[in-house]
Amino acid sequence: MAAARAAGSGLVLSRPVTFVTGNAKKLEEVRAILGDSIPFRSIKLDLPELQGEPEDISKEKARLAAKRVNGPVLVEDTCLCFNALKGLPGLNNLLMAYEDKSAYALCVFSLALGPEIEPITFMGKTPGKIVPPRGPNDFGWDPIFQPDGYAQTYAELPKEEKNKISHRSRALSLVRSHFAQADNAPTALRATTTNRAVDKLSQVCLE
Ligand SMILES: O=c1[nH]c(=O)c2ncn([C@@H]3O[C@H](COP(=O)(O)OP(=O)(O)OP(=O)(O)O)[C@@H](O)[C@H]3O)c2[nH]1
Ligand SMILES: [Mg+2]
Repeated sequence: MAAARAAGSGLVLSRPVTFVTGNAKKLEEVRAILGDSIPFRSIKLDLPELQGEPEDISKEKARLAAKRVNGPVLVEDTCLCFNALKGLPGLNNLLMAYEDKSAYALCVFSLALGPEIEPITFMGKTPGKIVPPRGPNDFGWDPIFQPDGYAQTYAELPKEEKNKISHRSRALSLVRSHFAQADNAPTALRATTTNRAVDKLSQVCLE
């Protein structure tokens, strides 16, 4: 791919964004959702599982990943948060004691354009409730999460349906818009590197 000089920043990106994940199911969904809208490659790196607020964790993970890759990276963290536990991610069993089974799936992507560039975060949230498990058991907590407005759990929904309404697709639609707002589109790489975007610590949440 030809090198792209980013508008305003002077940064030249010579390769596609690297999506850093060790989770094959995530990667499968990200590929299905993004199609070829954003050129990316993916690698698995052993990064520490950090503690803290979702946005801080995600940014720190992006900083670490960008150092290791020495280039532009995208990272993702996801959690299932229980309203009865004030949004804490938690064990399903704990929730048995509470009347309120409402929850939300939260997905935070961070994009770091390089090791020295402050990451930008994008959040997607899908509200729902915790139910006894239904559907195939091949991805985390999909069988126990039933999104609002649906009679099926994430696991029971056809993949294309989940990918239309999921926390992950909502966050990725923000990532995509960010790339699309590029000066001099169509190169996706260029889109991420305006000073405006980098200077402003934009944190966006799509519900
Ligand atoms: O039912 C699910 N539907 C989803 O849509 C989903 N997305 C993530 N997860 C699970 O949540 C845990 C923390 O995720 P996580 O963000 O820390 O990921 P990870 O550590 O597996 O990968 P990564 O950090 O290398 O990208 C892991 O057990 C993931 O399998 C999901 N479960
Ligand atoms: Mg992880």
